[in-house]
Amino acid sequence: MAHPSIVILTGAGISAESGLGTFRDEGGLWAQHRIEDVATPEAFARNPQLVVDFYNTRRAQAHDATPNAGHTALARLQAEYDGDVLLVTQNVDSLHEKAGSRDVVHMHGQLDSALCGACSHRWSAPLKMTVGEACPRCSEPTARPDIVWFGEMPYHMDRIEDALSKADIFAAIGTSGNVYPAAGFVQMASYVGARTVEMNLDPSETVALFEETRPGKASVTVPAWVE
Ligand SMILES: CC(C)NC(=O)[C@H](Cc1c[nH]c2ccccc12)NC(=O)[C@H](CCCC/N=C(/NCCC(=O)O)S[C@H]1O[C@H](COP(=O)(O)OP(=O)(O)OC[C@H]2O[C@@H](n3cnc4c(N)ncnc43)[C@H](O)[C@@H]2O)[C@@H](O)[C@H]1O)NC(=O)OCc1ccccc1
Repeated sequence: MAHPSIVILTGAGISAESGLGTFRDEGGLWAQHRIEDVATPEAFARNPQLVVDFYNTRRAQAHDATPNAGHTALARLQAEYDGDVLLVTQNVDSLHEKAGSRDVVHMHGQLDSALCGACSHRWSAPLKMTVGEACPRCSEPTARPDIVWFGEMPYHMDRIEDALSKADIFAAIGTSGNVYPAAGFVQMASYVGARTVEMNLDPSETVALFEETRPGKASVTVPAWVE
């Protein structure tokens, strides 16, 4: 019997125990900053310095952070499981990679990457990006954080939707289910008959759509689930 194919979606909750703030929890990122001021293309056009500073701060925090047992367990699952495992993350940090995961699908971009707004060239971002940084390919002063902002199309949607259409198991870890299209993945997986499990500290907005819930800290629930 072929091994069931697994699709995993992670959110800010899996990086919380590594010291990286989540978005919506007490004192989270969105409590300190208005999405409209730092995470939309309009915000970047209006006040690029504010946006670049916001992501420079997060890049520095992520740079100093280390993965926790939740990240490590998923890396081990990818390494040892004989079936297909697709690890999709909404997180822009590189803690999955630091834990040893390969081929992580960053649907909302990465802090470690810079993007040219003119020619879409990508290069590894310096720890501190500057406004008007020149693109190494077209030399236009149009560098921006390689992050998917609200109103922008997430990355790798074709690959994600293809994997969801073949999934036997869908697991969501540390995400509040507030932001789409990611929050809709559980419906897409259920639609093809996949088993669905949510591992979250608090029930998400979409908890009712999951067959199974394993409440608790990701550093505990994920290793137990991978076992
Ligand atoms: C606010 C919301 C209503 N708005 C949207 O969803 C919008 C608009 C929209 C589109 N479709 C819709 C349908 C209905 C309504 C609205 C929409 N979506 C978009 O704009 C998207 C783009 C959205 C991406 C925006 N960028 C991010 N991030 C990068 C930036 C950055 O990082 O700065 S979103 C950002 O917030 C999202 C939510 O965060 P979570 O990761 O879930 O974190 P949160 O803090 O909310 O929750 C943490 C959870 O962890 C738990 N937890 C805490 N500690 C632990 C712990 N220790 N262990 C376990 N769990 C834990 C907590 O209990 C909690 O549940 C993540 O995706 C994250 O990446 N683009 C788009 O739609 O383009 C067009 C399109 C799309 C498809 C096809 C055609 C056209």
